[in-house]
Amino acid sequence: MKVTKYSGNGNDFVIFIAQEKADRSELARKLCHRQNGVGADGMVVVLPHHQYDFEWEFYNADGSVADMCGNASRCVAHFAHEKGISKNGVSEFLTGAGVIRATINGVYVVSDMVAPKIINTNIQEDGETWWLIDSGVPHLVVIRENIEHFDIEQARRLRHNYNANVNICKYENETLYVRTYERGVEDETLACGTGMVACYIRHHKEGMLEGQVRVQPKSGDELYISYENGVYRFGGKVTKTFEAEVFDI
Ligand SMILES: N[C@H](CCC[C@H](N)C(=O)O)C(=O)O
Repeated sequence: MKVTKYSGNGNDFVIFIAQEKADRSELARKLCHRQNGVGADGMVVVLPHHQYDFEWEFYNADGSVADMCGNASRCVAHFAHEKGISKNGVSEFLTGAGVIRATINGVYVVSDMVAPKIINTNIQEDGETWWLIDSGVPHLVVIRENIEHFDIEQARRLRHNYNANVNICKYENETLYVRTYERGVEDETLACGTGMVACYIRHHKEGMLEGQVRVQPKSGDELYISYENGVYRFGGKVTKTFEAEVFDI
């Protein structure tokens, strides 16, 4: 089978086209395996759809299904545009969280995110106040003065207790710095789009920022998030790293 590898600022994905929906959890585990497979944080399957350019299946590296993935939405929008599945610089596709509209301008892709749900703004854990925000998938968010150290054991515990991704973040010098422990990868990733958006939303709701903001994930790449006319937009460069024929896996 032919697969295409993309990186969304360090959050990486294996993408391929299929004709039928299926349970591809085992395939995702194999393809995403860093030694025995292609290696990725997630897998995206592009399927035909009668109304939208396509529909997707998204799997985390551990084979679990997730409704949405911000970085994968930007990568798959570029993939679909390159393959002629979508046209005119726009990809509109169906995800588990709803319809995503992404605009492609060279390698810079901007996804219009689904309307978020703020589930809880007063979760007390280890003396800190966390928010639980669903920005397509659930995210715990805490704001800290210093995010140099990321307590992965604490993140893992919270991930399991709340079945959510876990984010620490700070807004400094007009840049939102975000680190994310990702559900389904079960470790910190170099970038997490819905996590960055969830961190933007908490800062925005608390009046700590507004408009278009530069966001920097663990990878150090530069992305931008804005809130315009009731829509959170998430943009950044995508990288098509290679296409390959997968034989035995
Ligand atoms: N691991 C997430 C899905 C991928 C989210 C992330 N890669 C992004 O860019 O939004 C979850 O299971 O909720």
